[in-house]
Amino acid sequence: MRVKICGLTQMDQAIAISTMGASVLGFICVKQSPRYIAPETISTITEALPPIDCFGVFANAALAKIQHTVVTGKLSGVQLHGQESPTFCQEIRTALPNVELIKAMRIRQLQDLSQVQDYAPYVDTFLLDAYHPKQLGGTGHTLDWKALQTFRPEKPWFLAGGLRPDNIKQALSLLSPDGIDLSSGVENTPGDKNLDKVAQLLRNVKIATASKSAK
Ligand SMILES: O=C(O)c1ccccc1N[C@@H]1O[C@H](COP(=O)(O)O)[C@@H](O)[C@H]1O
Repeated sequence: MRVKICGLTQMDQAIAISTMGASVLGFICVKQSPRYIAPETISTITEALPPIDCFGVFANAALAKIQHTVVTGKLSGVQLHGQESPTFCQEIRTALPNVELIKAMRIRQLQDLSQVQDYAPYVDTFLLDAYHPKQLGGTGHTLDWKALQTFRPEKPWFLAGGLRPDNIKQALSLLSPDGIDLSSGVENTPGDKNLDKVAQLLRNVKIATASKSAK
């Protein structure tokens, strides 16, 4: 189970979270977000980290901007969180062949899940987040976990959207994603992570996965 902690803006917190047991860190490259971080600042953080996957999160950004941020920020992955088309994903795949590509799908209704098959040939991983009419992400809104129980994509997938230390056990009792992704559920204010909440989250993930494998 991969655990992605997203929306980092502070180096000391990024270092602490990467040594606590998270497997992926996310940096928000969307200027409208209160968690936005510039490519040069990402670079000062990623250079100081122990080996860990580091993703840039983009929404409807141009290919050149994504390429520049990946190279400058020394990122291992790209998360596309907007309305990027399958063709655009194919272009990213060609331009950045060694970078893991996550396509986030913001799910408004169950039928939205059928889109994943159009993206599957071009992406490595899917991420499901809750739809919000005014915010692209980091909303704190949860998905209907029960309704996702039949979701079986042909690529690995992350569950996101409103996950917190106190609801992660319930989410993982209903679903078996390959990874989970949290932002607002483990922070004090946008971009300021709460390390006690991250520790509690990681403990609860261990408990949830151990109880599943015992069944
Ligand atoms: O966090 C943001 O500000 C953000 C902005 C634009 C696109 C995506 C963003 N974050 C993503 O939102 C989800 C879930 O967040 P939360 O746990 O519900 O707060 C996560 O995938 C982030 O990568």
